[in-house]
Amino acid sequence: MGNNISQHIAFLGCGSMNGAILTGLLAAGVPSGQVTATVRDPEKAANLAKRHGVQVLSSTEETEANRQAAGGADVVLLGVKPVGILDLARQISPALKPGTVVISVAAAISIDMLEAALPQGQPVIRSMPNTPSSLGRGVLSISAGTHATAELMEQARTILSAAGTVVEIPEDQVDALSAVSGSGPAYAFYLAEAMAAAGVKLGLEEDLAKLLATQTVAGAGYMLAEEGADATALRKAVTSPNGTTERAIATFDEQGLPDIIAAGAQAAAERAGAITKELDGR
Ligand SMILES: NC(=O)C1=CN([C@@H]2O[C@H](COP(=O)(O)OP(=O)(O)OC[C@H]3O[C@@H](n4cnc5c(N)ncnc54)[C@H](OP(=O)(O)O)[C@@H]3O)[C@@H](O)[C@H]2O)C=CC1
Ligand SMILES: O=C(O)[C@@H]1CCC=N1
Repeated sequence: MGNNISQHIAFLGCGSMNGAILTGLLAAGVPSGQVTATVRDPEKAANLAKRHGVQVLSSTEETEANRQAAGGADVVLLGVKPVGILDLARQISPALKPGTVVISVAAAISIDMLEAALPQGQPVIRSMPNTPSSLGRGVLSISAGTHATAELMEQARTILSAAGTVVEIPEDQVDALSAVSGSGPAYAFYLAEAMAAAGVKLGLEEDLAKLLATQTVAGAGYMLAEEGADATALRKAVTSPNGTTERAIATFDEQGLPDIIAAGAQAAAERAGAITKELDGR
């Protein structure tokens, strides 16, 4: 699949998120020669290069590495923390080819903010991915900037599809999507942590409790990943009438767990809005 991708892709900033997309793309068959990455720390650059067999440049504001990688790319994925994204966009601006598509995966950085930091007319796409992209199991949104034509959106869809399911959404839905799928893997891991702690409370050894919780959440995830899977139907298949699971779910409902999850997601979306306000105009 990745062999259909002919563009040269630069990953500027290659930590948890861009690193996951890079891993997913390489696993899908994108040739390593078509990929360049940058990080700041030279040791991390060397380790990433060794692990993935791709060119990884160590970059600081004083070096040319980000500009060099961006200038040689057809598609640039900006993957530094939100606070550094606009400086990075400005840093690479002189080196970008006019047709190069700049995709930002940063939370809270709007298309307007990106376009203002980049050369006039540069195609921009805002994406909100998640870390299961490393396994080709991500969910990655795309939202078009002013100069991202339908053809360029299709190109982005093809590339990002190598890392998972791509959904196109209007930009005003990104914070909500991020609160579900962007942050969502952390919620699932948090559930696994809480289940392990519950097992310990019930008297299990910690290592065993962790194993049970981890494998159970992973196994349930695999079931959900099957074609046509439905979370409600799968839950009901575990829940015998008047049995043990029914008692657990009733307790979750009585104690307001769905509301707690909704409140957490709302807090995530609101935090994205607050970060946008903090960083806009910088
Ligand atoms: N983590 C996630 O699950 C998700 C994250 N995102 C977004 O992804 C972005 C990155 O987050 P995340 O991956 O978690 O962060 P990380 O800290 O894991 O990664 C950031 C990376 O950027 C590098 N970096 C920082 N400044 C520069 C620079 N000037 N030039 C080159 N590389 C640089 C860092 O290198 P070094 O380590 O050497 O300093 C590091 O590799 C954020 O904007 C976030 O909103 C979006 C969706 C999900
Ligand atoms: O926590 C964050 O800000 C990023 C965005 C979505 C997931 N991680």
